[in-house]
Amino acid sequence: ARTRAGPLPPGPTPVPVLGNILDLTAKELWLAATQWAKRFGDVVHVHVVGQGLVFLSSPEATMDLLEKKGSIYGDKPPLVMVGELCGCENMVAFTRYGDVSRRQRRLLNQAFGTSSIPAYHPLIETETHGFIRRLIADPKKYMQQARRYAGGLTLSVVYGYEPALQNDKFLALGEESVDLLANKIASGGGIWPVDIFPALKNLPTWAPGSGFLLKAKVWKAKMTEFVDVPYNFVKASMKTGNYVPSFCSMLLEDEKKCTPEFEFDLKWTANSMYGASMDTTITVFSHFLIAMMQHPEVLVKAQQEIDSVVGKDRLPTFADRASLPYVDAILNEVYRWGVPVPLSLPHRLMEDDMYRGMLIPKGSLIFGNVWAIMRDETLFPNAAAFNPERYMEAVDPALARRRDPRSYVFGFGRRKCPGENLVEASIWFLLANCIATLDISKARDEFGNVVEPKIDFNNAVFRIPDQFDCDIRPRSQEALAALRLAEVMRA
Ligand code: HEM
Repeated sequence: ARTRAGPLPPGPTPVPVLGNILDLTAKELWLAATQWAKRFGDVVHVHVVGQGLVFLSSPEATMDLLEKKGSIYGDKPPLVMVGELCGCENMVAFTRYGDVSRRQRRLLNQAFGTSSIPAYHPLIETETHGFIRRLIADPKKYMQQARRYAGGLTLSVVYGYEPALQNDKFLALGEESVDLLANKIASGGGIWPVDIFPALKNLPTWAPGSGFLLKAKVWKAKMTEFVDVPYNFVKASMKTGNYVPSFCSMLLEDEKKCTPEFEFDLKWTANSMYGASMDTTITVFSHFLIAMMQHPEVLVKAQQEIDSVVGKDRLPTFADRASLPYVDAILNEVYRWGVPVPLSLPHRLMEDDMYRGMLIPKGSLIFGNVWAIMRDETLFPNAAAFNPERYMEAVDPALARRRDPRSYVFGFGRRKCPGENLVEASIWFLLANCIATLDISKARDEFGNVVEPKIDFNNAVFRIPDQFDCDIRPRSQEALAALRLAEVMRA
C-alpha cells in the first residue's frame, strides 16, 4: 500500500470551486501547459471541478511515470456518456485497463508487429498512388482527398475492402461515425454532465434535460452499425474464398479460435482503427504540405536525393528507403515540428503514486506534453524552425533515442499507438512518393502574387490546421509517366 503523504505537484493557483477550469478553456491548451512547465517545472498539477490533471513536460517525467510505471498509468477515465450510453466503451482508445484492453492489444500487436507490416505494402502502394493521382486531378480539394486516402487505407488494411471511386458506402459510414465521435460524442474530451452526476442516466426520457439519452440511443445505433457492417463484409468474403488479406482475415484464419468473445474483441478492435487513423494521418500530411511550402529548398534537396538514387523513370519503393536518408530526416522533422497530438491522449492513474517527493493522486488524468518536449531548446536548438538537417548529424545512440520524435508523438507506455509500425511504413511511402511526383508551393492569386497561407489550429486534441491555401501540381511529365507505370505494373 502506498502512503498518502507529500504535497501535490505545483501548478497555477486554482479558482475556488471551479478549480482551474478557466485555464483549460484556452485554445491550443498545449501552449498554456508549456507556459506552466516553464514556471512550475516538468510535473504540473491542475484541477478542474475536483478532477486532477497532471502535465508531464520532459522526456524524464514521461519515461519515469508513463513508461516505467506503465502498469498503474495505463487506465482510461470512466466515461458514462461515451462509453456506456453511446456504446464506445470497447473502442481501444476508451477501454479501461484490464482483460479487454490486454486482449485488444494482443490482437493489435499480432497484426501490426514489425514483421507483419510488409504484408500491407501492396495495399499501401495502391492507396498512395491513387491518392497522388486524385491530388493531381483536383488539388484544391487536397483536404478531402487526404481524408479519403486515410479512410481508404484503413478500410483496406483492416478489412481488405477497396473503396469505390465515387460515393463509397463504407467510406460514407466511416465519415459519419468519425464525425459523430469526434464532434458530438467525444467533443470537449468526452466529459458530459452525466459523467459528473451519473444519476442523470436514470432520468425518464420525458424529463427536461434528458435529451442526451435520446441522442445516445441514436448515436449508439450508428456506431454499432459501423462496427458490424465492415466486419460482416470480411466474414462473407472469406466464405467465398475471394478476399484481400487484411488485419481481420489474418486473425480469423484460425477458425478454432473464433469464439464469440474473440469475435467481439476483434470487431471492436478493428473498428477503433478507423477513427484513430483519420485525424492523425491528415494532421501529419498537412504539416508536410506546410513545411514544403515554407521551405522550397528542402523539397528541392529531397527531390535531388530521389532523382540520384531512384532515377526519374520509376517511383521510390520500400526497398529504396535505406538509401534515402534525407527523406527520412524530413519524416522525422515533420513528426517533431508538426506535433500531431500535442498533449497525447490522457491516461488515468490507478493508484496513488509518489514522484520526487510529490503525491500524484489516484484518479488523476495524466497528459504527456509532447509539445513541450518537441520544442525543448536543449534537445532541439532553434526548435520552432523546420530543419531536417538536424537529423542528418550523427549523434550517439542514447541521444538519438531522446531526440527521436517516435519516442513521444505516438504516446506512451501501455497505451502507445498500436498503429505506429504501420504508419512508419505508410507515411514514409506517402512522403517519398509525393516528393518524387509533386511540386508543392504557396498559392498565387490571379495577379500572380504569392498568397501567404493562413495557418490556424482549432481542434482541442489534434494539431490539425484549418484548410489553408496551397499549390500542388505534378513535378514533370516524367513523374506522371512513372506514376502511370507504377499503377499499370500493379494492375
Ligand atoms: C501519424 C499517424 C498517427 C499518430 C501520430 C498517432 C498517435 C497516437 C497517439 C498519440 C495515441 C495516444 C497514445 C496514448 O494514449 O499514450 C494513439 C492511440 C491509438 N492509435 Fe494512433 N496515431 C497515428 C495513426 C494510427 C493508425 C494508422 C492507427 C491504426 C491503424 C492507430 C491506432 C491507434 C489506436 C487503436 C490507439 C488507442 C490505443 C490505446 O488507447 O490503447 N493510430 N495514436
